Amino acid sequence: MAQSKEERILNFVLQNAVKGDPQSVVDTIDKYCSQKEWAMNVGDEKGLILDKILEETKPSVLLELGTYCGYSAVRIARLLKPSARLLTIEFNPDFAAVAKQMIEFAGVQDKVKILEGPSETIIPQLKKKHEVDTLDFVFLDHWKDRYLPDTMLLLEHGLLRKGSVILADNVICPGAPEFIKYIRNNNSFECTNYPSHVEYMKVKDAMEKAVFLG
Ligand SMILES: O=C(NCCO)c1cc(-c2ccc(F)cc2)cc(O)c1O
Ligand SMILES: [Mg+2]
Repeated sequence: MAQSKEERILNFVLQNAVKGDPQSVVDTIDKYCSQKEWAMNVGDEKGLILDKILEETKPSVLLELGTYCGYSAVRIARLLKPSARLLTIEFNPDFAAVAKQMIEFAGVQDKVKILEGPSETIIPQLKKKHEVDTLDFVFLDHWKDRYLPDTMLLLEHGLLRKGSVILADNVICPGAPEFIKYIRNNNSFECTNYPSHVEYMKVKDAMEKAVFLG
């Protein structure tokens, strides 16, 4: 079977990055995807914004929607305190298989758990099946038309608390207009926009931070 792009990215990491060194895994993916094949990792420019918001928030319980190859899971996990935990949901089984190997190679598997399946099924299970009380940090990077319904699900299932941070990728390109319209007009959220560019491109993009006010 011909290799997928995601398998090619993983193999480049396995052959060129330093095992157990998450920064080298992040840098090696960025090198491959900027020089050889574009891929939808959050990338280094938006990644630095993600880093800064994580360092300000210091979260203990995190949820990511859209694991893909595991780039942002590794990027996030490398900054977490030892007791912090990241749950990351991926619908596509082939992506989840690549991400599992990427996360293990980076050595962050003790902090990261991949939950394979549809977010609308897994989010309602987080409290009882995955021992979550509330989430300190949520990174939205999955199907853009799921950002709003999944944010509503998080609220409906009492998964956000005063101060919970939601960070959404791609609010310009590909865009998440319904999510942006809702979150900026909801007085229970304090929103901040972070202009940037699509990963590895000159095309304008942005991230949106929404802090839940309770
Ligand atoms: O679809 C995306 N993610 C969900 C995957 O299940 C996604 C797409 C793009 C993108 C694509 C095509 C283009 F032309 C520009 C941007 C970028 C991203 O960062 C993304 O996260
Ligand atoms: Mg994205």
